[in-house]
Amino acid sequence: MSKEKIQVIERAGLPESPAELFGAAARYKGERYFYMNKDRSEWLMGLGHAFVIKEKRRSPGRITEQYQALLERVEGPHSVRLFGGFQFDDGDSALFSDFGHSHFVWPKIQVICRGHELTYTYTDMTEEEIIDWRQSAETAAPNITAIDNLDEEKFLSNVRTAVAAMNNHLFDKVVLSRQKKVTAENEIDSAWLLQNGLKNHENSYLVLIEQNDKIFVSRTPEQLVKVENQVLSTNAIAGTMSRSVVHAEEKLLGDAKNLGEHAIVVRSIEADIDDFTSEVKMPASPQIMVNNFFYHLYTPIEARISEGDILAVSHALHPTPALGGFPKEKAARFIKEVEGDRGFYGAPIGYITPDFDGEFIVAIRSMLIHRETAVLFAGCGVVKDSVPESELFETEIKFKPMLQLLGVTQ
Ligand SMILES: C=C(O[C@@H]1C=C(C(=O)O)C=C[C@H]1O)C(=O)O
Repeated sequence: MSKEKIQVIERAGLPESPAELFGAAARYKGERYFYMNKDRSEWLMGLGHAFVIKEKRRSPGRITEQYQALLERVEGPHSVRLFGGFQFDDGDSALFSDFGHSHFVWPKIQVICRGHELTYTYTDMTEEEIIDWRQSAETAAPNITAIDNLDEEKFLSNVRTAVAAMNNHLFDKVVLSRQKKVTAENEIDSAWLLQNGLKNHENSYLVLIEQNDKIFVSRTPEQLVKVENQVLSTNAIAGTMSRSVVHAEEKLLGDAKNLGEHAIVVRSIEADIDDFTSEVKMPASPQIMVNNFFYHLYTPIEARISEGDILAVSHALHPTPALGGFPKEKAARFIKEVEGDRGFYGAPIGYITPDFDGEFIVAIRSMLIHRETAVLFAGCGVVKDSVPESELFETEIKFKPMLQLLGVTQ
């Protein structure tokens, strides 16, 4: 990387609708991202690529080195974050070939909104470019013509194979997934998706990344980890019941299979953060997290971070047994064998501040869009007493957040 200084200009702005702002940045199409937290108290937008830091493998060490080199070139204090993620595994998923396995962006224009306070940051832009980047843009809803299950039978047979392996004590839990393909008549427009997503108050993050003509979207309720002012927060989310079940909350809180799946995740997270933290606090038993379509078992975890930074901790945690399984390596091997590579599905995606604080989410309830088609991902935890048809039903509901985002009402 060259050693030339980078000029950064920060200005306060007036409150604006993020979907309109995103749409008005049509000239940066293919180079935009959006990230909003669960309670909507903060959102982050990137428009245009000033620098892309991309590696062929998952490598937090290489990202740290290159990010530090970039930060040394910036004059004066600033609030530009590095945004991106690491693919789920080191395999080459064809769907995600436009993205690096470590894939991070430093934007030309960053917009951060906290409460009602908006800050615009421009990197290496002239005053004329700063005044002139907006244009009016049309958005249109996708006209969906087909929804196809790509691998229902394969999923059922993978669950059966996993259950047999667990009955032979090969591992304790594995998370298996399947895909749906949605086809539209017209190109699926990310500005429209954002507009539609913001209309609907889901207790989840909303994340969207464009890269060339691909768009990755996630509406996940699951935080992998956040580090801010020496406080680390994370959570276990595992154990699911459809809201259509009568007395679902009560049943879920008393269901041995779901409680067992959940306990595996909590224990694994505790062990993974142990080297980095002290004063770990969490409730003794799981709570209920409410989403639009389901209830989840949920354990919030907080600790003081005494070693490492956001990149080191997220690397140690990923994949938690909420997305991989337990023991981690055995489950990962099984997933690779029966499913192949996941790309950004279930992957850590988020931001790193110039102080190496940050937040990563677990990119579930997600899809990869290429022009008129979207491939949707959904998975669920499988343990030795799993019933394949029930797991199929659970994944069917987990497609709903993405179907809803695409405007499908069923
Ligand atoms: C794997 C997914 O969800 C994960 C699995 C869950 C479960 O098995 O109960 C619950 C939440 C997530 O941790 C997904 O939505 O694709």
